[in-house]
Amino acid sequence: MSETAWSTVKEEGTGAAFELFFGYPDEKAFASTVERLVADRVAGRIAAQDPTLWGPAAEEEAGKRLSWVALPEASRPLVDRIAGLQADCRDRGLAKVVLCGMGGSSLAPEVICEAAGVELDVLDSSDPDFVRRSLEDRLAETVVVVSSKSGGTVETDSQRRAFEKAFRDAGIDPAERIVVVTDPGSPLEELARDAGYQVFLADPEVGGRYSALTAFGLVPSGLAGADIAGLLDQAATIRPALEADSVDNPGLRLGALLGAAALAGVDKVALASSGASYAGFGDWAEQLIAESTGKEGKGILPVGVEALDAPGFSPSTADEVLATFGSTFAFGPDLTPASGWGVHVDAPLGAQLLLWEYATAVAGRVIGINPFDQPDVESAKAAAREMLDGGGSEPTPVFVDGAVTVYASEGWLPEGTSTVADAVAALLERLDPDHGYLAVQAYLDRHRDADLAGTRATLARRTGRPVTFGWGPRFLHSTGQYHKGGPGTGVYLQVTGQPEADLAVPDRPFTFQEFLTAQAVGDGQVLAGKGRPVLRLHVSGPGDLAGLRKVLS
Ligand SMILES: O=P(O)(O)OC[C@H]1O[C@H](O)[C@H](O)[C@@H](O)[C@@H]1O
Repeated sequence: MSETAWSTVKEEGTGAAFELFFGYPDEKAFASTVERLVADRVAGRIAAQDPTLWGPAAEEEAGKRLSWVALPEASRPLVDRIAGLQADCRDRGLAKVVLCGMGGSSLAPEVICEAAGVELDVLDSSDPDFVRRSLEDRLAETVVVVSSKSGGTVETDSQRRAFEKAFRDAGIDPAERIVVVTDPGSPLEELARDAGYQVFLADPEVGGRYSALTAFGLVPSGLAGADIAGLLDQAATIRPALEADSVDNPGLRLGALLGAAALAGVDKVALASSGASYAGFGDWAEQLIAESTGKEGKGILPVGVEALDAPGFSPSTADEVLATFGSTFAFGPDLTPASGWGVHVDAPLGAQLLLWEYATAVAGRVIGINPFDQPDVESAKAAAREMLDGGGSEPTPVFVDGAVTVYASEGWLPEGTSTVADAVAALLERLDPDHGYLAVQAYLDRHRDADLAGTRATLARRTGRPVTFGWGPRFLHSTGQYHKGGPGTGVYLQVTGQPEADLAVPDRPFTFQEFLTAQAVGDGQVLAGKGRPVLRLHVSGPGDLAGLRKVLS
């Protein structure tokens, strides 16, 4: 256990007061990283959108990915337009807002609405039961935001098709109910214009995971009733501090801490709320950190945990930075990072969003990667497409144990294994005791099957290693990049199932369940192709999950 020394930076006053605490075992490594960043004028250069900060190979991409720095002001004109649309929806009795979108197109509005205490139905799934429930709940009073930067994400396209059909079947004109957020010139923009949908175009020079303060974050949140002008104010208030080439710059210090820790082998960051009104912030930060840093065999693995006393946080492992966000500084004798590295950020949500974006860009420079691309996400999409086109080979199960059919990648499951319990034990055996992590990936209905997420904590306690839990296909657009592009230290436990009823994707040659299964199999194949151990447990029906939960505890 390393001793932790703490330092703080804080700014009081109106608006976005913030206070950060930085903990490190080795003051020199941290301080010299901060000083070098100040000497290189990194903060001012990010603010000036200098694309050369991440090396020549990243320059082209960075050249069209830095407009997020100016969003607290640049997004102002959206506020009135969104307020107008919200008033119009209210007048028409449209009280329910559904958001169809994945990754950067849904994680920010989800946390913004959580913080504001307003309802937003985030449909970020291809699970047929999940989709159907969203379609069937208060359709008569529903407005749907379809968000996709590229305009080509298959989940979002399928969800849009399902809603268009549901509206038509109910005698409702989809043009009165669908609002589209996309980049200029995307195929979705063209489709939306032809269909007569209201369109919000976002700034194409902002990548998906940095787009919280663009139309992607603001349109669904504002429509649902969140105070988006206030959110922009919070971000605007912290902006000068983030742009200052100073050792007290909170974004520079946070990025330096994450980067210096990773270079010292502490390459995971466990994230927990500590008195935050936006506990789901970890899910947003997870995509930002994992997709930005997890590539070329490097990266920082975000590990979202349930609470400060959750296994993996208390106690923690020697390769984790402990990060808390919210109003309460909770570190002390009862909560100390085993690695010696910790950070606490107390700031309003709008300030948190911009702060972590800066910090992630800074950490990218420290660890030497391009924080703006996601080179390994496409491979899983291609494998899923191949499966759906009939070109991919159907996997053969290794064995069946009761309600569970078991599949495994080659080369690690001992011959003769015949029970789920033994297969899980064999997978956990493969965990490297110093750097390994387990990723549980559940391709199920994250509302109906929410209890399964409890296996994260039980498996973390059982293994004493960092364990992440992700819902498929949601995590594919978030931590999926890190799993495939980051260090090869993970083992993967996929859970798939049978839906209560499948659902056709209108005018496509596949159903939602076929698509969901292709996504799980495709991603598993890509991971296996990289030599990572993958175990897939396919459960016959939702009712059989309870049994599986026991085996996983
Ligand atoms: O907004 P879209 O173009 O539909 O993209 C949604 C998501 O797709 C991919 O998975 C990317 O890796 C993510 O960064 C992105 O947020």
